[in-house]
Amino acid sequence: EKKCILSGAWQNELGSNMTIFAVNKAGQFSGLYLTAVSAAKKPILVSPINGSQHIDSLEQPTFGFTVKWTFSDSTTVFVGQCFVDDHGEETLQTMWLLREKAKSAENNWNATMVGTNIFTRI
Ligand SMILES: CC(=O)N1C(=O)N[C@@H]2[C@H](CCCCC(=O)O)SC[C@@H]21
Repeated sequence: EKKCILSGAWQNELGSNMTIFAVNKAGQFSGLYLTAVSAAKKPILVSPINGSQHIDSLEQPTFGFTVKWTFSDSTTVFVGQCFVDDHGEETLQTMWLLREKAKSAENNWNATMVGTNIFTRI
């Protein structure tokens, strides 16, 4: 039985932390993201998370969420799946797209970065 509800506190290998609040009956959730790294010129601040996970079959569900950064004009979307090992330890395997604000349409081509990321519970 590898159920996984995303509510709680998580940390990734960069040292970024996120807290996911209650997951409702539709699988929707909100939360807070504190990144450990940023390309922005301003000090890093906590930023809101909004997303949803599958809860129909809570077995190792997939999910997605958006972080609208409060200290830069960029946005990141994360998509991934929660894996549960034989000891009940949960791991979030994710990929993300970070969209920075391009100065013009000509600069659109290199305004999106992609990465992979693993979160574990703190
Ligand atoms: C999970 C992961 O890899 N990342 C993480 O935890 N923080 C960085 C980026 C933070 C962007 C901050 C806003 C900005 O610089 O414009 S989102 C993907 C990456």
